[in-house]
Amino acid sequence: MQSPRRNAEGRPLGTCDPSSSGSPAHGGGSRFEFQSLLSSRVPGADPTSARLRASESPVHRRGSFPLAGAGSSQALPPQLPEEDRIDLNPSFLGIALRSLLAIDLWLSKKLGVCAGESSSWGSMRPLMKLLEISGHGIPWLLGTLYCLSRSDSWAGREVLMNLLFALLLDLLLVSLIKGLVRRRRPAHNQMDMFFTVSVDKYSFPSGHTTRAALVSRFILNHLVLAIPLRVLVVLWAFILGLSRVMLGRHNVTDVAFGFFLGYMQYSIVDYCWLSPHTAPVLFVLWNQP
Ligand SMILES: CC(C)=CCC/C(C)=C/COP(=O)(O)O
Repeated sequence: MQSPRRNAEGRPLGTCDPSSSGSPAHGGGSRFEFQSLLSSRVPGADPTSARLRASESPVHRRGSFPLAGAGSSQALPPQLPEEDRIDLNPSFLGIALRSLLAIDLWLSKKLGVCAGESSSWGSMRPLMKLLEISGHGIPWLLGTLYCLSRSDSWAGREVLMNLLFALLLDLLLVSLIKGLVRRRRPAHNQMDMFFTVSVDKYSFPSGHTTRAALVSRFILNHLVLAIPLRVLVVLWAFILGLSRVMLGRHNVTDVAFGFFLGYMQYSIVDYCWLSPHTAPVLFVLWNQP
């Protein structure tokens, strides 16, 4: 293992002087880089005044980007290499993401009006849970398998085979992303969902929403439906997504990304469309007595 890099006083970078105000866990060791950025970019700025400005900034006051050592008498170490300074610059993107996250949490809490029986729209909870079942993976998988077993036309079988592929792809991708991102469900959620697997303790992205977007796009492209029914399919997907936030199961961004992912998943399914020509083995196997 590499030994940690040290500052001019021999203290490892990323640790704090006890007199400083930043926490190493929050990047307390970044102060020198930030200060040298200020002093090198603001004309006429000296390190002391740069330190003062940093400690006065609203970012620092909120504590979301602590700049340890502000106001301490600690001597500045020699300038660090360029790449280190760029890494620790409080970027516009970082601040924008933090703000988006704060808005997301605030809005999701506001919209979580069916999160419990005692919530403001608590009486709507049973209806929302019914919608939840309409977008659950189990009924969709079982329903597709049942229809496949009953289908007696090649065209019908082809469409159903692809729907099955789409549902499985969706489960795989959502589990993978949930496992990677590991975002906790909102604190106000009651974990009383019908049949969940281990990754379903995570909320990003909403699996019900990806399925709703995927299935509705699939249906609109492969079933001949009257206009009112087509509108109903789109409404179902939209309300199902909204109901995830109202039930307190998800944050708004989980659902927004869910719509995007489900929409894109359909494009993948369409691109890899299974047919007796492209996947003859599958179709022959399915038709074995
Ligand atoms: C195990 C199977 C076949 C489906 C799980 C369905 C499920 C519980 C998904 C979680 O959805 P949200 O991410 O929208 O809460």
